[in-house]
Amino acid sequence: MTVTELPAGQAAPEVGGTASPSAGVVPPGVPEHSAEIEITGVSKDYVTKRATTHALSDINLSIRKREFVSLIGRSGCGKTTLLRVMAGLVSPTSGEVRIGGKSLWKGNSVDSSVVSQLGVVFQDANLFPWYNILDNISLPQRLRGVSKAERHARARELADLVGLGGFEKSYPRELSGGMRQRAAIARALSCQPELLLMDEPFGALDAMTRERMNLEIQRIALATEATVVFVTHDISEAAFLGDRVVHLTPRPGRIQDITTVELERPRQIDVQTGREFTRVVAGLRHALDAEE
Ligand SMILES: Nc1ncnc2c1ncn2[C@@H]1O[C@H](COP(=O)(O)OP(=O)(O)OP(=O)(O)O)[C@@H](O)[C@H]1O
Repeated sequence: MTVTELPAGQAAPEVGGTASPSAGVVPPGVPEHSAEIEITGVSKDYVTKRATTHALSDINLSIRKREFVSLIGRSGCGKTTLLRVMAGLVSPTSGEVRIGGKSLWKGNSVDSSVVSQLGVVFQDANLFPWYNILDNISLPQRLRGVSKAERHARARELADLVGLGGFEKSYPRELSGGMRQRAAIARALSCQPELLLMDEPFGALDAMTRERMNLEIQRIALATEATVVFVTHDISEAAFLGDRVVHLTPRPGRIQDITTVELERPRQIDVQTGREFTRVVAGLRHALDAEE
């Protein structure tokens, strides 16, 4: 596999996406090889009457517990497909996804005990308009038969965690886009997932709200100790949030390079004017431009 050359000083790309455990930022106290997610040889073909699309080809990626991994790449490179394969929503044509040491896919069906460790957030908050925020946040627990008192207590904690304290009785139509997205994040966290999968969750928000949400999601990830995989089109967002940034290239979707972001947490917005951030963003931009 060809790997984009990155400017001098840029973290070495991990050839073929075989992410070596030592290449990323390991949070303090986490053993280097405690991999939360192991993706091995994953390919995905979408077959329709008209055509077969090779959406993913031979994806190999190892993600550690509590790591924050950003996925970037041009439109159609397979980011959403990869996230959906990890979420148990799209079955891979070949390869394996292991989460917490257990295989997610058994042929075309998923292991529900593995799926129960996951929380998923999409670009659209997808809240139920006829439920208030408390009921929306606690819906996954309701579906699992958790008592009303218990699930509402947990939903109140989560509403506070995502900055929606005081809005528990509001309905989605009464909230701003950023607030609705916070509610969607709280709902994804309601079953205490070890792994949070986010597909352009802030894509529909204005620039200032998005910046604030970036700080929020970092805070929430640190507070909940969740492992996060975050799809975005935005290079700066990917670099600000990620311990590593995985760059996919299209047709078929492959890992082109992986960049480590050597910035301590919690990161403040002003890291974006610093040397490490500028280096990472310039390297990613160069890699994306080299695709043309
Ligand atoms: N259900 C489907 N059936 C057929 N082809 C599909 C399907 N879903 C995605 N594809 C194709 O697979 C490829 C990867 O799509 P995917 O949505 O994963 O890319 P992406 O990187 O997330 O794109 P974007 O950034 O535009 O959201 C594209 O060529 C797309 O047309």
